[in-house]
Amino acid sequence: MTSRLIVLAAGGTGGHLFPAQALAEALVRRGYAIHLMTDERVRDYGRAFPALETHLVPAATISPGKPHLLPGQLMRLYKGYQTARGVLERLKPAAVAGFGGYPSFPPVIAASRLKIPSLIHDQNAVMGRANRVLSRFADAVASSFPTLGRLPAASKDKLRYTGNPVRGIVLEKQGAPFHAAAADEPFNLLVFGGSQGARFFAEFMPQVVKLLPKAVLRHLKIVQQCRPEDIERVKAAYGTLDIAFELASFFADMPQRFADAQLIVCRSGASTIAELGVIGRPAVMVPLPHALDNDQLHNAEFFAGKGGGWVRPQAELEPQEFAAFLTRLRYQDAELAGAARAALALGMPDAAERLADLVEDLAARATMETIQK
Ligand SMILES: CC(=O)N[C@H]1[C@@H](OP(=O)(O)OP(=O)(O)OC[C@H]2O[C@@H](n3ccc(=O)[nH]c3=O)[C@H](O)[C@@H]2O)O[C@H](CO)[C@@H](O)[C@@H]1O
Repeated sequence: MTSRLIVLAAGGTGGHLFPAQALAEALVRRGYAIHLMTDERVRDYGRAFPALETHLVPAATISPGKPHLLPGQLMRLYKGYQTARGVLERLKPAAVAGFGGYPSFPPVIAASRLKIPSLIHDQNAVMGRANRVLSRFADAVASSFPTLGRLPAASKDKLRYTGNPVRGIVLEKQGAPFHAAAADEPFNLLVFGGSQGARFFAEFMPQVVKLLPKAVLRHLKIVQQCRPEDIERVKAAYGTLDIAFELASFFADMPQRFADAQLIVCRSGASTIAELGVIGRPAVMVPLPHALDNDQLHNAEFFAGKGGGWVRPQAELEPQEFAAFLTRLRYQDAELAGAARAALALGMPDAAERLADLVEDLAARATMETIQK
């Protein structure tokens, strides 16, 4: 009889934890108990995670440019391996699923050593460093996009396209009807970075908004996520303009904010892209620059390439030009509605179920092999 316990392992930011949470929700519905292995940031982003227990695993991000830090980082990862191995030996889960980030490293390696079936899920269009290494140890590699860049050749046969799972609160807004605002109707602009916010928007957007024509400002409502240290500054800047606005460092009801928006200006982290698709909203994406694998640029190019929005690299942005761009879009109801439709066509609302199927297949296959031995 297969154990009804699954261990999920993920780095502690929203980008890794939210897809893991979505899989956990699907597996709990199928009668499994979930244990989570992650890091301290789970306190911020893991509050709604349906885990029976959360295990903090020592881990370290390997920084290739700083070789002097390597011995300490490897020591920490080894400690993480010992912790993860101890927990897995005790729990004997049916399978382990890793979602990337270095905290998923020790549990997936330990699972492979203990011959517990494992899979890794990559959220981005190009594979992250931790997952590239782990792909050699895991039994399956699940991808969020139809193709997965930088997947090691040796792991190509393990690839399964599942999509990037989104949480239940996102599915509740799946395909929410898009209302293109006429010139005299309220226009909701949502601006946000990733799970941790983006300082760039706090600096750039107030400069843009003050250049917008009065006719646009009159009907504009901006909902903007700002890092805690930026909120007062942005509030003061918007306060001098006659516009409706709402600022917060984290909107817990983000799916509702998506549904209300006519246009979204955002980074292009993987969950952001997945949610834009499931809810179906047009976005102007400003990928996080200087990322090691440039994952956000690839995510955004895929989404924009299918008509869901526009990619605007941060280095090329200039307030006057961006204000003119937003002003033009503001009145292009048909273009915005078309982009909303194209976005929706990219959504994978059943990604969590597909991934849950894969977990169950792996677990069942391992049980069959044990019985046959
Ligand atoms: C800086 C960084 O390392 N970013 C990476 C991180 O993104 P990051 O952790 O920023 O995550 P994503 O963009 O993938 O997701 C952001 C999530 O936060 C939610 N949200 C955001 C703001 C808010 O106020 N409320 C709220 O709920 C969004 O709805 C979404 O679910 O992991 C992603 C997945 O590996 C990568 O693609 C990103 O490159």
